[in-house]
Amino acid sequence: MTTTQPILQLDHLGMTFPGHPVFNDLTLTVHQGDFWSIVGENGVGKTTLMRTILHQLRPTTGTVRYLPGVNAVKIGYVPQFRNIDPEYPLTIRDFIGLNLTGWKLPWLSRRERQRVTQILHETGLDRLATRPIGQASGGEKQKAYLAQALVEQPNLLILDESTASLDPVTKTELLDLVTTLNRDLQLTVLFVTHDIPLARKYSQHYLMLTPHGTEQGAIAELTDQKVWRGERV
Ligand SMILES: Nc1ncnc2c1ncn2[C@@H]1O[C@H](COP(=O)(O)OP(=O)(O)OP(=O)(O)O)[C@@H](O)[C@H]1O
Repeated sequence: MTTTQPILQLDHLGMTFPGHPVFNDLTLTVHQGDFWSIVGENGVGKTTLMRTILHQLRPTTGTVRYLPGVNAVKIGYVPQFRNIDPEYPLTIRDFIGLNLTGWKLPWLSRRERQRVTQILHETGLDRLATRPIGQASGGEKQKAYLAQALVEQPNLLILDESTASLDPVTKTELLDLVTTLNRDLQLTVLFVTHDIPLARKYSQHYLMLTPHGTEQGAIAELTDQKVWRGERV
């Protein structure tokens, strides 16, 4: 049973793009320290939902509320894999530091530099700190995005299929780190994924989007049969 306070409340949320309903009447309460997996077939609306939660999109109906107040919730967002121009001039260290300076480099305080060093270490990027980010591999870039999201010490982390391009060992390392932060610092996690075994291994709750509605519950209730039905009907 969850005993922590709610930090995110979706009430009767609906989103329709012109002529194209995506989700409807979605009500969800996320408590501090929860680890949710958001699952469902391609194009069902998972990223749209995350963008609505981030206030990048306005819902057609319903509300997104942060409790007890928007200022109390700091969100880290790790997007789906995005390539970076090989000529992009920043090193991995500088790229991670961007989130501390409001994207004005290179003026990091000593404390901020220490924080970047710490997160480089935690995400296993120490050795690559001075490599231009444009020359990093896909998985290394993805780790750098995670490090960038974590450097500000968010209390809500949104992972939008951010582990999809990683090899199994790196995937496990990064999700183990997120799990440690979830357990020790009550980091709340929304993990958008197509990887059901990974969802089962790491999260406590699931939200499944289907073309016909949404379903939520304890992760143990997310049976293969349910996934199959959700993705095929
Ligand atoms: N700005 C937009 N305008 C119109 N339609 C959009 C817009 N953004 C997304 N869509 C459509 O909304 C639907 C949901 O897209 P979304 O990216 O949220 O799906 P998803 O579940 O994240 O998919 P995937 O698993 O493939 O990443 C898709 O049909 C998409 O084409």
